[in-house]
Amino acid sequence: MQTSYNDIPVPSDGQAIEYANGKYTVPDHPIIPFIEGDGTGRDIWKASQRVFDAAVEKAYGGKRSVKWFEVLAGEKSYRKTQNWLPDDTVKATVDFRVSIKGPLTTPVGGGIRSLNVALRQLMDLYQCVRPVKYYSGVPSPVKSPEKLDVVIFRENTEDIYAGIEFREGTPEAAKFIAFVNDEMLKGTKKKVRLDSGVGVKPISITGSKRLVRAAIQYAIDHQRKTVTLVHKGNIQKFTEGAFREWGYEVATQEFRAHTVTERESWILGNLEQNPKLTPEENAALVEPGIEFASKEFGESIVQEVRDVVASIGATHGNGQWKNKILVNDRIADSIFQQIIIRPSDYSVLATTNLNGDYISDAAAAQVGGLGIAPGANIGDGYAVFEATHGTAPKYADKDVINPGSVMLSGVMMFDFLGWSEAARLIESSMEKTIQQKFVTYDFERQMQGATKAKTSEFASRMIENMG
Ligand SMILES: NC(=O)C1=CN([C@@H]2O[C@H](COP(=O)(O)OP(=O)(O)OC[C@H]3O[C@@H](n4cnc5c(N)ncnc54)[C@H](OP(=O)(O)O)[C@@H]3O)[C@@H](O)[C@H]2O)C=CC1
Ligand SMILES: O=C(O)CCC(=O)C(=O)O
Ligand SMILES: [Mg+2]
Repeated sequence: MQTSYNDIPVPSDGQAIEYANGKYTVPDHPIIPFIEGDGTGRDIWKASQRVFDAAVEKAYGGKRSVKWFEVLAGEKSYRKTQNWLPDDTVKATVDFRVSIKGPLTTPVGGGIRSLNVALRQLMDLYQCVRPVKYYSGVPSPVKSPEKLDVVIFRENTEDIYAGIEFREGTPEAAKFIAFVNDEMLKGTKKKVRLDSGVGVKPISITGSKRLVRAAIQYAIDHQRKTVTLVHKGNIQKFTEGAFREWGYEVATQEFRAHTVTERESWILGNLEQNPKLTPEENAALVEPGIEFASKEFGESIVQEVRDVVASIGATHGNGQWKNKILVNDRIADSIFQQIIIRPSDYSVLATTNLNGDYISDAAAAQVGGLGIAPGANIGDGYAVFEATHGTAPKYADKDVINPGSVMLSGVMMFDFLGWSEAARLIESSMEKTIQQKFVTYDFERQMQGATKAKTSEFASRMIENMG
């Protein structure tokens, strides 16, 4: 362990969090690195840190405290070190294991690639975990926002975020396109236009399975009823479709005692309704229109029915499947309308990286917006907590932005550390402040009779509301 990182000395009065055999050991005065973030990150971090310290002090009366340790990334880092993401910053987040960050800017088109994505990949933080639930008093564009309570598990290291892209007009793009057209697509009518930019979308067994494994384990640990695999597998069969297949493999091979797939539930449910149903009749109920399909397809469905009854009839039949976690899947476009129209049907969503990015912002909107959308990037032995939103640059340094998302990311962090008393204090004081209609501009513009609070004022009222 170094004594300083980026020439900033490590706090001498704290200790590092340790990790061994799948367990974290958290000292009473842990050193927690933080990245302030670009744009609105500065205002948000100042407000959040005050609230975190007040909650910890209130909960533990000095017995516990966080020793915050600033590490540099983004614009602040570039100004000081001419480096957007110094090695020391990555080293510190690795050495101290648990950290929290504000948003960092990524230019569209040219310029640097995402520092946020880089950190996730460098530390192999393969789960992006984003809980979306309603806090009472928050204004929402839907009628019953409280019906949505989902935790999004987004794969966080691959997909189009791998950054394997070639700009149109470059020799690399020309070489890539020539290889695809002349070798891979030889003899077909498909061709990539020569004036294309091109990218690669890797989706691996490793990346997909470990993400789905984490999502199902979360559902087991938190008594959640469903895990939905979200994908665009009808169009991208060998990437998104494969994610779905591998997800079901994890559910049925690694968590057999805990899970039932949607199709298995239909087969077992049909049999319970009519115990005399033949496998052929059951197959026709599971796959409507089967009589018009090929003979081989029909036989494969009948075989599926037989296999399900033979393999899990005893353990999951006679209604036992109703007590298992239902693993189903939805196509990505469909899930956007499903969470609005049937929010209570969904509980845990496991998804590829890009779908997860989209659905995170959309789901957040349903319970009040990006001002209240927390998250965590989690790997084996490492965690970096961060909000779903970005730097919202037009509000930078105006002391107006909603700090709720970083504060709730802090709630996730304190729960992760086992400091649940501090976590509950932050959550309840935020809810109380919102119920008092003392809110930042984003909520105020959607509420009747609310007072518009500055970022710093919102934090101060939260601290007062801790009692
Ligand atoms: N993890 C990260 O660090 C992330 C970084 N980014 C980066 O952030 C930069 C800006 O991205 P942009 O597309 O503008 O997306 P942002 O998420 O930064 O902002 C989009 C809009 O969302 C609303 N919003 C965002 N944060 C808050 C908040 N805390 N409180 C209230 N409302 C909020 C604002 O809406 P309104 O104008 O209606 O008030 C804002 O204009 C880009 O460089 C992007 O790459 C983006 C996402 C994640
Ligand atoms: O890294 C970025 O700039 C954007 C990332 C993002 O939108 C996200 O992780 O949700
Ligand atoms: Mg995003």
